[in-house]
Amino acid sequence: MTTHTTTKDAAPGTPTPGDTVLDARGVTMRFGGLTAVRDVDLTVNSGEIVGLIGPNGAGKTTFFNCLTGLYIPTEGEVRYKDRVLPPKSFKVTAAGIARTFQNIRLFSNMTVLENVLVGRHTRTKEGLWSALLRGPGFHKAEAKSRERAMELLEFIGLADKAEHLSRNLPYGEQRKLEIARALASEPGLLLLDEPTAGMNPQETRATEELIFAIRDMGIAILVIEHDMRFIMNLCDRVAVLVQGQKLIEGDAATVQNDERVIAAYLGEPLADDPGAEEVAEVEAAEAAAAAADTADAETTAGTTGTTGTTTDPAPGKDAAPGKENDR
Ligand SMILES: Nc1ncnc2c1ncn2[C@@H]1O[C@H](COP(=O)(O)OP(=O)(O)OP(=O)(O)O)[C@@H](O)[C@H]1O
Repeated sequence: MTTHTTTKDAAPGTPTPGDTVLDARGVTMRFGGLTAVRDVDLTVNSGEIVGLIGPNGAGKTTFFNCLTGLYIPTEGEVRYKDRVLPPKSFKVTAAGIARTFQNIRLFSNMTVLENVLVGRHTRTKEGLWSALLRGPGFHKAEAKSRERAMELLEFIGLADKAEHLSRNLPYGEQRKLEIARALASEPGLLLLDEPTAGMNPQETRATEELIFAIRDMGIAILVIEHDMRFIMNLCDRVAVLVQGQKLIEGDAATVQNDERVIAAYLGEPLADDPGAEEVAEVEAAEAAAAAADTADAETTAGTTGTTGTTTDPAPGKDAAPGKENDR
């Protein structure tokens, strides 16, 4: 990889943090009765790497989906560089926000280079007819795209594998390729959803360097991660979501030392087990129903002509509907 910066400090020449790139206000996302994200405000400034953490099911990916047009928030507004974002993901990409997904989404039968070229489509002006007729405009644009795609592959250290099928890359390189594809749309803000998931420590370290280098290119970054060491080392600011709400936001030290964050991650009911509350409710309801059944049976057995107590069934809990189209 041809990256140089390995620290939080931006390289000389990088825009200083200041201008707000992303401004999400009061974002709420409901799925039927479930509020996955509730009234979340978040800004990302130029030159910044911001982390979004929280236990499983806290609403992080849903929030990302609200930022990128995959979901239209039930309430709230998302602005990118002062403009309200259109509610369509390809328009959001064209506006300047790119993302990667939790699960790898490469075109496995396409080459490494072709995968990056796919990411350039929002930046090429050549239309369908031009592509079909393969006129001079098309060839020029194609050559330019290939050149840029190769630059990006050079940047992430995969130039020598440009012609390999993406499915033949090792896992860590596939994740890097996803980042290159996202960069191909020339974003001003890059959203990374668990970029180190499944990586070994060396790959994680390399990803950290890569993200610093992307920041040094002038791209602001918002990253979801579960790896605390990675996120605390990487980010200028960290926001913590718990049960859809922003619990706290601050620098790494502030967040790490916050008791509520410690509780959310280290053994209190929320830690790694956000469904515990629901499980406890269901168990209590089942126990109540069983107790009522026993009482019923005893009443029926012990008395004649007396109607048994009717017990409401366990309070119906709407199962959270399945995830939509980002997984
Ligand atoms: N399309 C959907 N329809 C219904 N419920 C959804 C949908 N997407 C997410 N949810 C629910 O919203 C809540 C938040 O999920 P989300 O995936 O955003 O959490 P997360 O913080 O990204 O979790 P993880 O760290 O496990 O990826 C969960 O209860 C989830 O089941």
